[in-house]
Amino acid sequence: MPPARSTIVRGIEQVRERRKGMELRIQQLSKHFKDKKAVDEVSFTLTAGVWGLLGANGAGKTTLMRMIADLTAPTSGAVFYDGIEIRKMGETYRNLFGYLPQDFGYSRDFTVKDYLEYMAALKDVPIKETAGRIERLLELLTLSEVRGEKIAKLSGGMRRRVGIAQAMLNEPKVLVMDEPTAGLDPGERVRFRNLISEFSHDRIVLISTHIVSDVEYIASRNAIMKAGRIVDIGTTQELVRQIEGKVWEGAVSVEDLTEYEKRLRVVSRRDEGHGLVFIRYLSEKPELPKSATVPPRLEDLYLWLFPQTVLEKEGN
Ligand SMILES: Nc1ncnc2c1ncn2[C@@H]1O[C@H](COP(=O)(O)OP(=O)(O)OP(=O)(O)O)[C@@H](O)[C@H]1O
Repeated sequence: MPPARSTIVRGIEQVRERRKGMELRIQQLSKHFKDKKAVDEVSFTLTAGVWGLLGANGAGKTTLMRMIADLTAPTSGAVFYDGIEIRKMGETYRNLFGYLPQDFGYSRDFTVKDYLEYMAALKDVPIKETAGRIERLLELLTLSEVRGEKIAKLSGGMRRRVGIAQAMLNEPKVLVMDEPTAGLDPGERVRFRNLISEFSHDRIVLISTHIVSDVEYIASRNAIMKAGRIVDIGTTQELVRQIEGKVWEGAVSVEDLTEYEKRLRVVSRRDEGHGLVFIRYLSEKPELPKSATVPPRLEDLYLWLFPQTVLEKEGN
């Protein structure tokens, strides 16, 4: 027997409800500081999932994120959440939004727990849910043991994790994080990635980072920013296609390494013992005898697009 019409209608409503708000449209967004175009006519649409925002220093990532957070007014253009301009949503947007700035503000006297309680109140988290959410986040971010410590006394990595916790307190539909992994050690990075992967189901998460491998593992899409503009957008596989056949690996002797590093765009090196070092480098053609092309990764593309960059690696 076919399902009753009322069941079908309810099903359609449920699907609509789930999808509602699952789109953040950035439309011709610009921000000028005097004659500096920090963000220059950026347009793209964020949908549910993790998005990586990659770009060299000064590319405009923070300025773009601050406009998405409704903290900086655009010079022109707008951001729409589910079709409504965020600047007109006020409190409603703030309640469904979470933001981790590069430096988050906190009073020096706050303990971790006091601060999170204070932030929960600011974000209108229902009182009866506050304690449970704080406990869960403290545990997920391995902060339980320092809950009574003053934030000012914590290490940089711990402080960053408190920042991540406050951004996630209101279980936001849109979570924007500016360099969330700065200062985290390799183990904390893995935990962060797992946490975000799980959290991003049915939510929009935008992460800017210099550590390309952090987003390579979890981002379903990446937007690459250069001089205020989005120059490329797509899945990692789509993005790296442009450098297929341009990433090589080959062996050099330890004595010649410095010379090759001066001459080639070396992405990474691996000591093989016996006086040999394997180098991974970018080039239109092979530059070493017995070089072979290898499948490109996101960090290869990053170095290709931003040659002046020294890649920051996990654990550095
Ligand atoms: N308040 C401001 N006044 C003047 N110029 C600014 C201001 N904020 C940013 N800029 C300039 O706009 C450009 C983009 O800066 P932004 O901080 O957005 O880049 P970014 O990609 O986040 O860099 P980083 O990775 O170093 O944080 C830079 O040239 C910066 O100097």
